[in-house]
Amino acid sequence: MAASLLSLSGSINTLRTPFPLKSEFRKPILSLLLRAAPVASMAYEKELAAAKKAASLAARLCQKVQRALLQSDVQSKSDRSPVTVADYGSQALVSFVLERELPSGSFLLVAEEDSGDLRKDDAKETLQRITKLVNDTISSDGTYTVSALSVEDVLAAIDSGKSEGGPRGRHWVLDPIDGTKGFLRGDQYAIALALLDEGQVVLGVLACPNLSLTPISNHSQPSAPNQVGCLFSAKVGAGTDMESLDGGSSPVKVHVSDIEDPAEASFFESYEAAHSMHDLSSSIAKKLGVHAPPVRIDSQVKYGALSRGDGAIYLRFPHKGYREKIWDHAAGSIVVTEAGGVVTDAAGNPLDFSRGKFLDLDTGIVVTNQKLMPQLLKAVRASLNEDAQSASSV
Ligand SMILES: Nc1ncnc2c1ncn2[C@@H]1O[C@H](COP(=O)(O)O)[C@@H](OP(=O)(O)O)[C@H]1O
Ligand SMILES: [Mg+2]
Ligand SMILES: [Mg+2]
Ligand SMILES: [Mg+2]
Repeated sequence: MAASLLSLSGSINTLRTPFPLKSEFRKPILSLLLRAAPVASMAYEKELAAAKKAASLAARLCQKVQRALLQSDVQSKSDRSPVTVADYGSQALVSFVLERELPSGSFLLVAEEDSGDLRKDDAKETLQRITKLVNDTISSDGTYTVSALSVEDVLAAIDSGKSEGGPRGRHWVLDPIDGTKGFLRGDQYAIALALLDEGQVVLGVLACPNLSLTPISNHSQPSAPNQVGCLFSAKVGAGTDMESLDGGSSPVKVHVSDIEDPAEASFFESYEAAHSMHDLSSSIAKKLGVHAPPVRIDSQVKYGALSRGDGAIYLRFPHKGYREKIWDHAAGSIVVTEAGGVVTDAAGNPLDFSRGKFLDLDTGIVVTNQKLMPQLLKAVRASLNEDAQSASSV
């Protein structure tokens, strides 16, 4: 009940309600609702365990494909086929695991991929490769005693992801590989899975196979191979955990950076300049007084890294006309908010995941801790105004 009324993280001033609340009533009403938090924190436990298992297995499949891609001297890195295989394989596996772990109730999934292209005649070989990968990964896990999935089973599993989302009921939200470009380069990518309940994100999992367990301060910093692979998980009202993806470490609670002085902050942005305007981020960072150069990373790994305080700010300003999808932010946003951070659009509004596949945003996405957010939003507004003025004077 409480979980569906509001996101139980952060301070009372930043809590979101689906109804307008006059400021004088805000504190007493939200305090009452927060007393229901223990109930909320017991909810979704089974779902979270299933999501962690699904994302971990999918990560195993993706790692295998990425290793083969990087070792192969035949396949050029610009060949998109390995990505396709890993994307579909990951989506099929996540849907397979969720349906088996949570057999009761209807299963709705909003996911990035669909099986349209795979059903074409020229995709037969690719489909067989995907089916083999999925079956190999299921049998390597050893917990499911099922006969091998057929190509039809795999197509059906991929197509479970045909829900459109929205404000009613429960919908899983999946990006089977977020950061496709990073995946191809051998860099960062994530398997991002979240659950929406009545339009609110109530849990999220980020499997980050190439992220080191130790903090990153710079994208290019190498880390020892045995320290790589993180799993972030967050549940409404219960905080954010991080553990190693191979299960070799126990979960630890993580928290966003508590930096208050922007001069000490560092900021994340997309590696790909086509995904976010780097010039605009630089101008915002300069206005804020940030000294450190941007840390450019692919995918929702940025949210994961921010949730454990590796950097203090994430700025995302897509070029005009781009519409953000919910699977690119649902898991990442709860991982950050449950770790004490704040995620808003450029106007300071919380992200609304209840409107279907797309996020309706004012201009961009900004993420930071609660102390830095007011200054950050001021700098964002100033830079956007300057940008608009210089565009109109051309
Ligand atoms: N022109 C664009 N502007 C903003 N985001 C874009 C984009 N083109 C693709 N993306 C999204 O950016 C995601 C990667 O985010 P990041 O820039 O943080 O690495 C992609 O996810 P996929 O890789 O799952 O397709 C894709 O959805
Ligand atoms: Mg994505
Ligand atoms: Mg993707
Ligand atoms: Mg994509």
